Amino acid sequence: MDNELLRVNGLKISYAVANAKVRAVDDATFAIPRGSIVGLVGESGCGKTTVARGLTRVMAKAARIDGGEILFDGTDLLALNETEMNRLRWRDIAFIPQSAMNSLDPVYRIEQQLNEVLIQRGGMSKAEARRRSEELFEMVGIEPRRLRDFPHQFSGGMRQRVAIALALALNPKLVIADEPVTALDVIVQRQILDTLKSLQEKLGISVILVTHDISVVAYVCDRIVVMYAGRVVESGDTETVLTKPCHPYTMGLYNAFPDLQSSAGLLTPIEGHPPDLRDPPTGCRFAPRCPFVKDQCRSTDVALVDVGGGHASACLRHAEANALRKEAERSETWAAMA
Ligand SMILES: Nc1ncnc2c1ncn2[C@@H]1O[C@H](COP(=O)(O)OP(=O)(O)OP(=O)(O)O)[C@@H](O)[C@H]1O
Repeated sequence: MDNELLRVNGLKISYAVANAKVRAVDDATFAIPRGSIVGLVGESGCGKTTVARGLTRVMAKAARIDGGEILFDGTDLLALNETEMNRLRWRDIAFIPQSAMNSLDPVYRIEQQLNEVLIQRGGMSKAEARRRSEELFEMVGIEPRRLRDFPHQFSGGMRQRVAIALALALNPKLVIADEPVTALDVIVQRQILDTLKSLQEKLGISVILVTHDISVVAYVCDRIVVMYAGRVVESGDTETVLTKPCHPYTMGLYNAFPDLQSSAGLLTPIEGHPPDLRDPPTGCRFAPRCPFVKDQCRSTDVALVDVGGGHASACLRHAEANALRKEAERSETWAAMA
């Protein structure tokens, strides 16, 4: 569709580990509309980073894309050779890795790191790169005189701003930010998210925000894609998904995180752990932790289905979602699974 910048269809990514295969991403399907900020959310180990890196095709050595499509602006990225793919990185798709420290080299001044992208990849002259660097620093709210500083001279929040400036250097259409605010305190988190959101709107770009924290998605994202054990279990516009979740995992996740904007209420954890992806359970992968599980859930592979208005869920009981949601609001419902 025209208003989609990115469409991921049936993406499968695995890691080869000693004598086994970890299917970290299994049949993931979702879309990123143009000019939107989309949260990719789920517990640690559910495959978010693997998807995010898969989109750029910069992956760990042991990782392999086993199937699916990644349609970016109409082009299937999986059909491109490495040279073609490399041309797209930074210019069209920019990736901000998990810790801003990882994207910044501690031994080089920030100016040099920006120059590397602007001059070597962007073909700018030194003077043009200087002007663009100053402009980028102003955009992310840092005084341009600090361009000559080293990464360690910045606070965690400022380093994250530098990482955003670096990602925006060549005007990409899509920025993928992996846990951009995780290590920061709540006030700084909000400031960084506000900056990211206002730049996304001003520049009209799309952002994929990878996070384990559903309150970060609630605060800043237009749409949400919820992953569990390598699969997309729910997706849709943020307000609909968070006020009317159809998948019990989303219901549980929402109970488990404090609101970014108010002081923490009573939090209810989801008992248990995600499954071992070397040997995932048959049927719905959330079934072992789900308070609403039926026998059928353990044996039926549940597909993601549209439940209306672009809201999709992979729960056999989605038609009963209203009643399940009421149950899910009670902490006793989840405590019974302990
Ligand atoms: N380099 C690797 N080699 C083998 N397995 C890996 C590798 N990286 C990740 N995995 C496995 O793939 C699965 C998905 O991991 P991934 O890092 O994508 O999840 P995540 O949701 O991003 O979690 P986190 O927020 O902790 O990074 C996990 O089971 C993880 O152990």
